[in-house]
Amino acid sequence: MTALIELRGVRKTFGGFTALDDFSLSLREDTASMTAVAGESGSGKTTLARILLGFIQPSAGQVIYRGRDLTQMTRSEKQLFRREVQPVFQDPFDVFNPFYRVDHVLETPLRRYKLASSRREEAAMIEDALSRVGLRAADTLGRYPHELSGGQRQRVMVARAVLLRPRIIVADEPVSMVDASLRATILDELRTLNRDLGISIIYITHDLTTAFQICDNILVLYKGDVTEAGSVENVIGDPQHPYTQLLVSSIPLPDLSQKWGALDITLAEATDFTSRGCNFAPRCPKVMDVCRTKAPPRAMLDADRFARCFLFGEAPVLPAPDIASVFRPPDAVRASTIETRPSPRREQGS
Ligand SMILES: Nc1ncnc2c1ncn2[C@@H]1O[C@H](COP(=O)(O)OP(=O)(O)OP(=O)(O)O)[C@@H](O)[C@H]1O
Repeated sequence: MTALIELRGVRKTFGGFTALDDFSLSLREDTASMTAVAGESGSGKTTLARILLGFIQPSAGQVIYRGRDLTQMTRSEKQLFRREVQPVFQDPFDVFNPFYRVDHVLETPLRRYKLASSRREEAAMIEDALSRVGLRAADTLGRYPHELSGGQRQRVMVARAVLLRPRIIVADEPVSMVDASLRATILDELRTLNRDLGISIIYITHDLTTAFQICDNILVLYKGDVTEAGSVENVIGDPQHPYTQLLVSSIPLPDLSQKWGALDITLAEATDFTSRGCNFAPRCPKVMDVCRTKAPPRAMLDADRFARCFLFGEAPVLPAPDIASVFRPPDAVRASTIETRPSPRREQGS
């Protein structure tokens, strides 16, 4: 397997604080995947996104793109990386210059990377990118950012990313500022881009329901450490790590006849914890003495999932550091969209 991007043993510290630790992940060159990164606030999701995008450098470990370490790249290699790995941020308003029409945000990258040979081709490319995210050029171009809705602005940002023909989009909470009615549509468009244009998507979110609906695989972060990873069916549909169980039990249920929090996770009292032990030990309802003193193993619960926990002492340990070694290849058969995929809480029958 050739990796398109690879994080090897990445750690990021801010002062004495570790935001991401011992993190290894690869995305394949030959398959466009959709991977969710979930976890509560402060778990390290955005730190991971910024490292993937090359915005910040890891304190230890390497980021390798197309076989080249980011820190060793030539100018042209770096330019290719910048074009092929595109961000979509939470609040698109921050990215727009209020004094320019939205055309500017679409034309500038095309010109910077010399992707169009004429103004006519440039216009056609912009029109195509806008239509891929459900916008009509006639309704969008010529307007100022404040004249668009939040959902339209976010779609323009996705169109901008698409224009550059990226291989990877790192979408950090891309719909959290968008009206609920539009969220599903925008996420479905991301999934379509993944399928039709072969773009791998890293979807960073607090929201396990949408992660379940659009992604193939997921990794769950807690205090900078991956607690559980694997296919969304396993990790969200049948969570095994006490932290993932807590997250899944917190998904609000649309059906009022079902009880919220049916998994009955009672948090242990917070206590001091040693950095050598499990990060979740102070909150874990199933904490054991060993959890406070030793780092838990990455226990392989089945072929496509591991949980970093002492509860599964009998299970074999993940043989390689690469988290993606438990990821299920994106399945072309799973052609369902957000509207047709079920809710995760319903699937696990709670
Ligand atoms: N530049 C920085 N300086 C100091 N600490 C930082 C910096 N960036 C992030 N952190 C800390 O690292 C931890 C992880 O932050 P990060 O933004 O990655 O979390 P997150 O999971 O994305 O949270 P949220 O969902 O709230 O955005 C937090 O405790 C945060 O305070």
